[in-house]
Amino acid sequence: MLKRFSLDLEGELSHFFQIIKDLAESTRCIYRKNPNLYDIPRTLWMPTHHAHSRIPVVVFLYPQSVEVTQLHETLGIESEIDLTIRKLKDWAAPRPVEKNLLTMSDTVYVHPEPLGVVLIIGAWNYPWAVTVGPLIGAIAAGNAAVVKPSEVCVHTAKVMEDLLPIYIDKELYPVVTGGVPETQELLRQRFDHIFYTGNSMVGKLIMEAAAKNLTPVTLELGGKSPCYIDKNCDITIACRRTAWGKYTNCGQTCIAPDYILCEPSMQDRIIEEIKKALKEFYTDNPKTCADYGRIINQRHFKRIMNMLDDCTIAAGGENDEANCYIAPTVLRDVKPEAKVMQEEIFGPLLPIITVGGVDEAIEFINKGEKPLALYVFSSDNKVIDRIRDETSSGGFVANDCLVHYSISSLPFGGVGNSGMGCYHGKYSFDQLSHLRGCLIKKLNMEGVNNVRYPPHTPKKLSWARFILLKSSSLGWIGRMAMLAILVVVAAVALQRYLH
Ligand SMILES: NC(=O)c1ccc[n+]([C@@H]2O[C@H](COP(=O)([O-])OP(=O)(O)OC[C@H]3O[C@@H](n4cnc5c(N)ncnc54)[C@H](O)[C@@H]3O)[C@@H](O)[C@H]2O)c1
Ligand SMILES: CC(C)=CCC/C(C)=C/CC/C(C)=C/C=O
Repeated sequence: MLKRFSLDLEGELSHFFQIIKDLAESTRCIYRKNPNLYDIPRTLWMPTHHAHSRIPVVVFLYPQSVEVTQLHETLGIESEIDLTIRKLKDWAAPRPVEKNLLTMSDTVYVHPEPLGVVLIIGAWNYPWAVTVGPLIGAIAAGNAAVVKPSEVCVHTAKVMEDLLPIYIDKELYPVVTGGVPETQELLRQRFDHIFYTGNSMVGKLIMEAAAKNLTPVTLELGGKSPCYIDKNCDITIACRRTAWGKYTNCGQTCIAPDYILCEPSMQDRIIEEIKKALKEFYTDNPKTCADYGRIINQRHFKRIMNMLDDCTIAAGGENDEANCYIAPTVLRDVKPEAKVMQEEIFGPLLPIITVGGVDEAIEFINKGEKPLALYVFSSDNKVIDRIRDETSSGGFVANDCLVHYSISSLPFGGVGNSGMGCYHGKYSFDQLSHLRGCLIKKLNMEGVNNVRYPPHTPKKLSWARFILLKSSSLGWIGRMAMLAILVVVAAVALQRYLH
């Protein structure tokens, strides 16, 4: 607590930077030696020793290539750390604010201060991004933090537990591993903030536990993110971008487009274009393609396969339970009542639902919970603006998918059922700080205060009304002139009072 003033936070963040660089380097080394590692279940991590370094590094063996892992996960963390180190002094500095006439000669500012101890509960799908991502903000804001990686990515959790203490202060940033009972035990403790990433159902339990101590929460949840493809757009490009957004990490991405909405006449064309993109990205056999992933475990494999029961497969559908493999799959003419439309898919199934046009698409979207992301492909700005203005979602992207995640100057977070609070860049710093409003007065100019002291009179009230309500429209010069008048009035009042 209050570490910002006593420790070298930039140094702490630089150590952190080193972990991420070592992780990236170790994937490169290992993958070069074992180019077929993609068939090892995702997120198998093993601590080892880098041959050319005294720093213990880890081998992380994804079922997909090193390039995919770095592009989708570690690059984003590197850029967040780099930005935070560069901007921390500015973010942590007092922020002067506008004053009113009564406080014209005072010092008024926002002073960000640490909250205390933050509990960070991560999810498994991008285990480093959603766990150390918030930790970067927690450290920068001067907090201590307890880090609880997801037990579902069992190997990553182990590596995090082994590695983090080597690089950063283990007293201030301990890692606690374990499953639901351990998380529940943590939730019985009192924290100053809880930062949770995961599904909305557990999000409610987190909020309930936090409420007992009035602990504020950030909930980074999920949901069904719609993707409307308008008839007025380049369908080839729209489908390539949508296919990338959907099948990256096998659809196990919080902001993946969950389903497509389009007019009936476009459905066949969209299916053909997505098939073309899939062939280009993952070859004719995605199962042997190093850039296509696997489902995290068999429980999720079964959950996803179950959704196919009442659907028509237009592409893909091949699967292999033993290897947690589900091919990139497109579903046609999906009914809103179908199983696949009842919950977030979080897997490589892409349902197409036909609607009469943009009005019906908006109506459909608004019937559901507010999603984490909303995508629209159109060459018509009016369509883009209408969908943005007549719906609500955590983030909104026109003519692409996922990329808003990579812009640190945008707040990343949900709304309604997809979460509360936001992070990335300065938003992480602010989210995990208390923005303390400060007013520093001097003990002179007491006469100015007469308008607020008893005995209250109509004249004093009309002065107060003018000072507090009207003076803001005077502009800087006007306000300075008013201040001068007030000082004179106050001096006269004070003279009268003293004699
Ligand atoms: N908004 C985002 O940034 C973001 C990022 C990643 C994932 N997600 C969402 O997360 C979901 C997938 O993650 P998940 O929920 O399967 O992850 P998960 O199963 O790893 O659970 C997340 C965390 O919650 C804890 N947990 C689970 N059950 C609990 C309980 N009953 N009580 C207390 N703690 C409990 C786990 O220990 C874990 O650390 C999807 O909905 C996805 O959209 C959101
Ligand atoms: C490579 C670019 C431009 C963006 C990365 C997009 C991506 C894969 C985002 C995933 C973000 C994330 C941690 C989602 C959580 O589920």
